[in-house]
Amino acid sequence: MSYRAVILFASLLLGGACMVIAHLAGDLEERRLAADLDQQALRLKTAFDVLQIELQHEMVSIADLLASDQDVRRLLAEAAAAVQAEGGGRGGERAAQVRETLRRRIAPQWETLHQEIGLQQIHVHLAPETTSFLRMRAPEAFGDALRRSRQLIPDVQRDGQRRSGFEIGPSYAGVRGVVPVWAPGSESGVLIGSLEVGVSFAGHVERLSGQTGVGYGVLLNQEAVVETMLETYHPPQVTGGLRGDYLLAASRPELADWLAHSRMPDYAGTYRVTRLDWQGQLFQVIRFPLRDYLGQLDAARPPVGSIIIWHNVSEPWRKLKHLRQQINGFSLAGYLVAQSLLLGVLFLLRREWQRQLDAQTADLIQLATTDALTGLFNRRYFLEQLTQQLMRLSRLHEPCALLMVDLDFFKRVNDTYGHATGDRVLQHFTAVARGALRKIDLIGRIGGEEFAVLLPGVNGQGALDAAERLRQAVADTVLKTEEDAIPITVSVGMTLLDGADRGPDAALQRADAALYQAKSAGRNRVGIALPKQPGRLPGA
Ligand SMILES: Nc1nc2c(ncn2[C@@H]2O[C@H](COP(=O)(O)OP(=O)(O)OP(=O)(O)O)[C@@H](O)[C@H]2O)c(=O)[nH]1
Repeated sequence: MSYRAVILFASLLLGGACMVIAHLAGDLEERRLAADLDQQALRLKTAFDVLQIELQHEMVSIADLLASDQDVRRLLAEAAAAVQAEGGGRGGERAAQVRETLRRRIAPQWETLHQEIGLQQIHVHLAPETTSFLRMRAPEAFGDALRRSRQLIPDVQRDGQRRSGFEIGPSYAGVRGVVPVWAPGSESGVLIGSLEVGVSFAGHVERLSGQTGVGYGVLLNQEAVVETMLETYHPPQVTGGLRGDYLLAASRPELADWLAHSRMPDYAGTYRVTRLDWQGQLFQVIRFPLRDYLGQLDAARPPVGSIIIWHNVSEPWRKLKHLRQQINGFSLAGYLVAQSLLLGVLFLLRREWQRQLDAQTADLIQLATTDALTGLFNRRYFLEQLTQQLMRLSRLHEPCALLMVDLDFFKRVNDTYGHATGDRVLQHFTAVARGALRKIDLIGRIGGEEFAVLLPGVNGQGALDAAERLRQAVADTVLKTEEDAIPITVSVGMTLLDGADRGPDAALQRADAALYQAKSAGRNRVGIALPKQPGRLPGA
């Protein structure tokens, strides 16, 4: 894989990792907020449930207070007797007189409770037929049997136990408390009727809304309303269709707007928490079923309506959005820092790899071009250089001399002192030759004890001088070993490169011939073999 591909891959990996981390962190925050809001939703629902229980208790207490009044009990006993004497049902004249007396007797309490706590009704019924005897809210409506529509009343009249719950009645839907009314002097003995007080949710959801700062509303199902309530008393219908809703109470105006604009989230009759975008604000909407008295006794009965609680959650969601942006910003900054570090590390690694590669290449070149014993160029490399020099000569006419150098009687050295000393002699010669020649001169070991030297830019006498200088330098030194001081001499064959030379062999042969001359002439001397061309004489 190329370096660029590695960087691209690593960057993509890093970028991907940063994006995933940012996404996960944002999701985690969102889940946290959603969990907080769910908890809050449950607390708000509980507050409503507690309100309903409190109202139920309150209604039973008020009903108890009224039903324990001796006048009320006496009048109801009279009413029961009158109605019975006058044929039951609505009763007659006597019953009407008792009704009026009873109404006047209860009127002060009714006025006060109606105004102070929003009491909707005080309702007195006769046993055992559950006949309505007096409705304080509508004194003109009486005589109807309540057994069918109002289950609380027959239940209380059946066993004399106090009961409470939400019920939809002909004239209002509310939380009611029903208590038995016993005949005077027959405590828990003869039950003559029952007394009910009830209150609507309206004022109470407003009170609760004021305490908690959230909106509360109560919706009634169309079926439940149409089946039980007199049309005059229907609450406003806010949605159409067969299963339309009637708005019984709402502490804030938004609910009616949402219903009117069909913006309410889907609701399948169970506890549900949803969010609703409305006029640039985000609301959390909690909705759960409203069960009436019978529904509380029997969970299989359909709810009669639903409770809606809502509150504005724009601020926490705005904060979450802001937090997500911050997380993305941090993640981008982290990515850039990590990317820079990665690039830096990769750059350093690459530099180190390159350095090692260069060193290995240099080692390989060294191995391929030099002789291990002397460190001089080997035969192959020297011949390459000689070939190039010939080309340069033919192109640029740059002169060049070639020396062939051979150690004299080297076999004798080997034979006398051993091969290792022979090796040292070869190294010794190398050092002396390097000292005697110029830096640009190229020395190669082309055979066992045979060396060649290229002298670029040198012609005629210069070459001869260099050869002589080399020969003399070798002759002037001895190799000191533990056993002896070994004198060394060399014979040198000198030639000049010639533009007419086809390859290195011709020059080498001339140099060899010159060397042979030197050997033949007694060694430790320089032989010369010039190209056979005019103007190529030594010193020319
Ligand atoms: N120690 C050592 N000896 C080598 C090496 N390469 C070649 N030789 C020896 O060099 C000697 C060359 O001997 P000859 O060719 O007879 O030449 P000479 O003895 O120098 O005689 P002349 O060249 O005629 O003066 C042989 O004994 C080789 O074994 C080497 O790398 N190390």
